[in-house]
Amino acid sequence: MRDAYTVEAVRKAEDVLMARGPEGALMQRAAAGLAAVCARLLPRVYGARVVLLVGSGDNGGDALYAGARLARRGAAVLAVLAADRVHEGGLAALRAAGGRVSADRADARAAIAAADLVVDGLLGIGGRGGLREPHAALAAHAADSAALVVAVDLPSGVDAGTGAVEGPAVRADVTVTFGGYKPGLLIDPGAGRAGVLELVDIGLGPELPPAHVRSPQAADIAALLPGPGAESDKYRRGVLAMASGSDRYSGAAVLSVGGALRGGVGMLRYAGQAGVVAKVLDRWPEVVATVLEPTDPVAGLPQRVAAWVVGPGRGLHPAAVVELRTVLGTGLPVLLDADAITLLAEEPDLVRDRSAPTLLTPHAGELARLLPGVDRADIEARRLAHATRAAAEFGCTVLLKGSTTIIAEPGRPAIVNPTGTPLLATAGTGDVLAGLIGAMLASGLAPRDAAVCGAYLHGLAARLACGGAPISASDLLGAIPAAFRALR
Ligand SMILES: NC(=O)C1=CN([C@@H]2O[C@H](COP(=O)(O)OP(=O)(O)OC[C@H]3O[C@@H](n4cnc5c(N)ncnc54)[C@H](O)[C@@H]3O)[C@@H](O)[C@H]2O)[C@@H](O)CC1
Ligand SMILES: Nc1ncnc2c1ncn2[C@@H]1O[C@H](COP(=O)(O)OP(=O)(O)O)[C@@H](O)[C@H]1O
Ligand SMILES: [K+]
Repeated sequence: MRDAYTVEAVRKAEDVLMARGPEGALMQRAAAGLAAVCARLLPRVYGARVVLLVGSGDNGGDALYAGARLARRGAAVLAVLAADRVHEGGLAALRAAGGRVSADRADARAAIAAADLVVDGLLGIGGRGGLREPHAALAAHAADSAALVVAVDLPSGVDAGTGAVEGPAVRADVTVTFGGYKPGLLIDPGAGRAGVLELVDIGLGPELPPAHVRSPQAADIAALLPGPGAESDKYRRGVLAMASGSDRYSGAAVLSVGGALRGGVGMLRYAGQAGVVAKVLDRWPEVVATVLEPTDPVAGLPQRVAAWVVGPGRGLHPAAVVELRTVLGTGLPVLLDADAITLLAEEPDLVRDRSAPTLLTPHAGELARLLPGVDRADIEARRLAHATRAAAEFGCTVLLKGSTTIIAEPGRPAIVNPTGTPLLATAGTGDVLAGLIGAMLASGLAPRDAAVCGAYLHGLAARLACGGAPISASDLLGAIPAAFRALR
């Protein structure tokens, strides 16, 4: 797991350690770790051209002390000062090691253009809002340069707590972060600015509270995933019921059913209109299907199942409303996606009053329907806050899709999925996800774990499907087995 902490938690832990140890010790640990990563990234430290972008706070101090270490190993280090006052000890250390200092704009621009490495020490966890001048101009020069950009603690201009980017911000190739990850390094748009993450241990661990946000790695998923054992049979592996697709949107049924089958469901019981049942059986003959009567849409719904998936391509007609109420009236785990979420916005108490496990999987537009007064752009800019709020308001698990999928549940740290990729931004991939998570729910995983495993495999499958080339939702289905294999 990658564990991320709020800025307040990091500062509190730092205060405890600083009160205990010699002055400046933490910054020295941070600077030593930062310099070591920089040295590793450079083909040769001796003679390398290094430019430090130095802001007024301790983030600039880290950069200066690290720069001094590189200068002592023979790098040509120039500190570009973005403020009148910068960390005095760091500045003295850099000068003593033979580093140069400049506050001249033209000088800075030329040096950044010619640099091998730019170290972004403009702002760390003390940054607020987008970069002001001259910080913004320096960030723009770094973006224009061919130099490798290493951010100190986090890319300047990214909000450490949320990943929000309100204006200009540094785009780093590598971010060297201290003591613990920050949520803004794991959540877009901030995550997209951070590049590869390197964590430097400065001894905060014992003083940190439980994580605010967690990001699972391959081993965490492998440990959670259910697998068939010698005792398994199709019922014990989990029977999933699906109410997805319609005669109009039959593809949603075919894709969501496919996601569940590839996800390892023991048996899949599908119910729908006659035309869509025929298409599902044509593609997936292993499905046990029921044709629902238009006059009584709930009479034929599957019984004796372990979990339900409702919604993808199902429609918003009155029969879909009756069906949704019926499924939510059971005591079974239920995943609601797409049209079911739109319907839920009209009758939110269907979930609020429910005590059985419930998982909502909205994209930003669907979540906006559930949270009156919030629009899609707000949600995309502050994904963590909105997913967390929705989970609290509905008293259930919420998986917010899109760039950085977030899984929130009341009283638990939020989870961010690390495998997502914009390759997934194509029609039908959400249907596959609903099925994949449904299979995990039917196997007995709790909604949060089911969502975490499903989202991880989904992103991994997208990356593996066509070797990074564009994919269709059908390609994604085909790559799910490879994603499972990659975790073994
Ligand atoms: N506290 C500690 O013990 C440690 C702190 N460390 C470093 O210290 C950093 C935090 O240092 P600080 O609290 O001094 O804060 P920062 O260095 O992050 O920056 C705060 C300064 O930037 C200015 N500023 C804020 N937003 C701005 C914006 N949008 N545009 C331009 N200027 C802006 C503020 O006026 C303030 O002076 C961490 O990120 C980390 O790099 C590390 O050395 C490890 C130990
Ligand atoms: N920019 C993006 N980066 C990463 N993943 C994305 C991006 N855009 C969409 N996705 C993912 O693609 C899937 C799309 O789901 P959804 O919006 O429900 O589409 P559909 O209804 O067409 O299936 C989700 O898993 C979502 O997280
Ligand atoms: K920084």
